[in-house]
Amino acid sequence: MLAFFSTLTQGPGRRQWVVKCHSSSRARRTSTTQGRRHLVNPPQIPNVVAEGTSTASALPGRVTFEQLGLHPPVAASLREAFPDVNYPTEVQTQFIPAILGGKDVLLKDATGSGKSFGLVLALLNKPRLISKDPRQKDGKRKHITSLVLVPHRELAFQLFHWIERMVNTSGDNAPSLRTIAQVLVRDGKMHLGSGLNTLREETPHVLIGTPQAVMDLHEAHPEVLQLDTLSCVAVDEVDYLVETPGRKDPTKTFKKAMEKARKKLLAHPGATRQLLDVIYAGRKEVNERRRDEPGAEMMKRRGGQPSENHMPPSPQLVLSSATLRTHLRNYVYDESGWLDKDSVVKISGTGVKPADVEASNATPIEAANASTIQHSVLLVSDERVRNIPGAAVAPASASVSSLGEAVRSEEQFGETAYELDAHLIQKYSKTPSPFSAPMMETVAAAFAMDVPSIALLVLPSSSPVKRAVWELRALGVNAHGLDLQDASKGRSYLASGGGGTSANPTLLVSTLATTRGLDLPALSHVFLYGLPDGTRVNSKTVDAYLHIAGRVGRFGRGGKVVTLVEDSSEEAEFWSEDLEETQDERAGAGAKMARILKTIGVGPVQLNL
Ligand SMILES: Nc1ncnc2c1ncn2[C@@H]1O[C@H](COP(=O)(O)OP(=O)(O)OP(=O)(O)O)[C@@H](O)[C@H]1O
Repeated sequence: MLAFFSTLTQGPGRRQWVVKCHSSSRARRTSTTQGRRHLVNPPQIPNVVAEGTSTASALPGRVTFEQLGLHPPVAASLREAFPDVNYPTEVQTQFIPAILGGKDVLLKDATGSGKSFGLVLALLNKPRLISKDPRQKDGKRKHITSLVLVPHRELAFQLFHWIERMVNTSGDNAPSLRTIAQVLVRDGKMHLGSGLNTLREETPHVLIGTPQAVMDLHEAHPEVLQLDTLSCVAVDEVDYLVETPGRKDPTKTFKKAMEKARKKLLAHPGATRQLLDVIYAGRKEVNERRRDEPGAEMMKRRGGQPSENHMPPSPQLVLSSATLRTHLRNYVYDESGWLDKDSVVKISGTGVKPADVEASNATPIEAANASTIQHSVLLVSDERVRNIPGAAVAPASASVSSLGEAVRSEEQFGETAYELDAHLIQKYSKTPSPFSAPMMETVAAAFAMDVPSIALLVLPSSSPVKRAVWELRALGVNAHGLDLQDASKGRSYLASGGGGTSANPTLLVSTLATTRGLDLPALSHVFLYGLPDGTRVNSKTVDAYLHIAGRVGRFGRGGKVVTLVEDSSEEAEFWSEDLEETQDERAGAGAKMARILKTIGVGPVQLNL
């Protein structure tokens, strides 16, 4: 197992990191194969003077980031770049030390509890691995310390921009961002784009990528990635990236179907699974041997270990999501072979606490709105739009119009950032729309009447976003496709807390496939076009809804989630039936949405149009 002990001392004159390395079994292993390798300072995250910015001692009894093991320069940069982040959330106090201690971590907590943010902080803080390499100009070769796998490019850029903000706080002394973090995603369907060239020129401390892009690179240029020298692999939104069939339950009648689904998944593993199988091939072998070995469990209980079956040194593995279903946990723990079971820590948080919100600089409005998310379902037909039967009258306090006023709007959200090609417009005007006109009109109307500043429209996974933007603009909506790549302008500005203006509210458009994990603090509304992920209500659908709803109400803020579904002729008939009937093919989408809300324990609230 990886074991680093690093000591931080104050360098003369100015704050700097000095990391003393006492032992590393991984370093010992690599020393025999690839020249002597040693650990050096974590990358030069800026030296920010913390005086006046730190509130670390303001609230007695609260653990500080430094106490969790963050180096003071990193903590200082954090405070400078994110003045609202003063103290770790409860779940961060648990998982940051576990990650810094080199443990394998299975992490689950509510959306918006700071999992991805805390992960980034922990990874920035890890010591960097450098080996001797006479082929390099300075005789040293830096290695990628941590690989972070995320489901889509927008999330990759969101994590990257968080790091960028911290690096930028050091002004002229800023280290090269490329040595600290890089993004590797596919450009269109085919290419790795400029990411590959940048990666060849400079090795980052943290590489954030989508699984397919990383797999492509590993297959084409394994020497650039060097998977065998990683210290940590983190998979964010793991339940989205590692598909597992539901539980095998012999008492269930659909056992055969489950078994078939299982075999299919195992026969066609996604890119994440393939990558983890490559990286953890050694562990898989040992885990398999241990499983087969008679009496292995008893040996373990007695504190011994079968002589042949020592776990080989491998990077630590961190798996995280707001929704980790039992079948995924069982698969990862018992079947995948990726984990070092002797070192794994399971952390299950309980969401953002009022104390967390209090310790951040939430405005009074945000604090008052804490955790109040309103869920509405609109049934849309050619003739009318109505709220789902049984929806409660919205309480007067449920308005989130005040939330928009709390949003900083230092910069206008530019029109020019997302222009549509003339030839696309020509094409759209000649081809039938894949969207229902009444549904789009309802989105436009609800947006106009209820959104103070910024909302997100989530379309089904394979929907053409540009087409939706074009149609919405024709309805007078200031619509833009979500694109977090460009840090300085456009939509990514929203990710850093900037907002549209109440004079010209913005509707961002994304799909189910590009929404997981996104953090857009200024959002007040999410509109969901159609049922989330499929036509049946099951754990996947419910989880998909939870993740979409989780784009608002983050860190104690309020928000509204409005699902639009087509009104079906049978809808009324089904309302009088038991909700269990929603699994019936004839059940309307409204009844299915009611079931999803019931499953997550919330009641629908009317949205007045
Ligand atoms: N300790 C903290 N104090 C105040 N704000 C924080 C803290 N940690 C994270 N945040 C803020 O909370 C928001 C949510 O963070 P993050 O995206 O990491 O949540 P998450 O748990 O990964 O959510 P999801 O499950 O939806 O991906 C971000 O805006 C982040 O800046």
